[in-house]
Amino acid sequence: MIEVRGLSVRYGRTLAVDDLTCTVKPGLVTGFLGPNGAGKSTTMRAVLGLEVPASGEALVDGRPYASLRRPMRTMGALLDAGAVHGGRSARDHLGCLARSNGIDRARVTAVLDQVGLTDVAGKRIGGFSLGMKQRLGMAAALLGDPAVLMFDEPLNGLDPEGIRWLRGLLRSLADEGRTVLLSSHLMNEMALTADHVIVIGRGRLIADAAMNALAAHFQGDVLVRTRHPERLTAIMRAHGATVVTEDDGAQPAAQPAAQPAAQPAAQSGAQSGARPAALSVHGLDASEIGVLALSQGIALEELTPRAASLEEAFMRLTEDSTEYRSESGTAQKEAVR
Ligand SMILES: Nc1ncnc2c1ncn2[C@@H]1O[C@H](COP(=O)(O)OP(=O)(O)OP(=O)(O)O)[C@@H](O)[C@H]1O
Repeated sequence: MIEVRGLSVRYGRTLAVDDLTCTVKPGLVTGFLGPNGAGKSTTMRAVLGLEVPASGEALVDGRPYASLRRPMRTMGALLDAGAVHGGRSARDHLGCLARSNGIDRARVTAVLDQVGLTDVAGKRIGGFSLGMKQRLGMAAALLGDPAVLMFDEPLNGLDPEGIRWLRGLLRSLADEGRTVLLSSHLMNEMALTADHVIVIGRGRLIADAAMNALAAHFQGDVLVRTRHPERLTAIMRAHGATVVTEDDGAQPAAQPAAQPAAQPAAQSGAQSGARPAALSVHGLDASEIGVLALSQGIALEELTPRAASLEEAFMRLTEDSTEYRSESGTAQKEAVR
């Protein structure tokens, strides 16, 4: 388990982590999300004792990382895949780590196999791609067979096969009861990988929730297709819905005042020959829309609940806390707090 309690980390005038409290539990893959500069890497560095907090603390299995007697056996971490000696082979690199941490050399062979680097174990790391270096970093983190694992942006540099492989590895590690924390910018990938998410912005906690709960909280809309968009829009709005016409080539829905709700279809602008109009509806669920349409004798040609993607949920959660945002096509850094 990783516990972060009231953690604040300051770089000069920049408060990189601001009174952050969260717990990363065993048996789950936990995604650590946040826009650029949110403080994810700084938090991870603080967990490893590489930053001195201005206040608060970060504990690994109840103790500061620096006080662990055999740290690699308690927690494995990958912060920067490039921070390796390029002149060594993968096997030598892991061998040195194993020797200096009192870890059985047999683990080197085991973790090389686990990350799929056995065939290139004798090659110089300097010739490795970023994806191969990520795998080597994973191997180093796994070397001590630790119960807690933490990876900063491990998906960077992995191809689709590598991403699928990593997803499987993280799942199996969590299923073994380990604590698994990973940061990533790839929100929709995180939706496939993580059971739980911790979202931060400007160093502060924004959300700490099960992935399912986050998706449910940010409910999507319902897509409705009908040849009677005006009447249906009017009745749905009268029941509190927000209705937007989707621009997919069909005619737009008119304002609700344009047609009395109960007019027969023949007199109410029914688009009998045209393609059905597509309406995006918030505020009513699919069954409520179906009942309303039936009560008005309106035929529906499609009624599809659409879940909000994690990407959309993330954008909505963090829209007030992005450090970098695009203005007039230029990425600008906002004033330091
Ligand atoms: N060594 C440093 N010196 C000064 N400021 C720093 C330093 N490291 C990070 N910062 C600042 O601290 C804040 C948090 O940065 P951090 O790298 O932790 O964010 P992040 O969420 O990991 O971002 P990214 O996803 O872009 O890596 C940012 O404002 C960053 O500019």
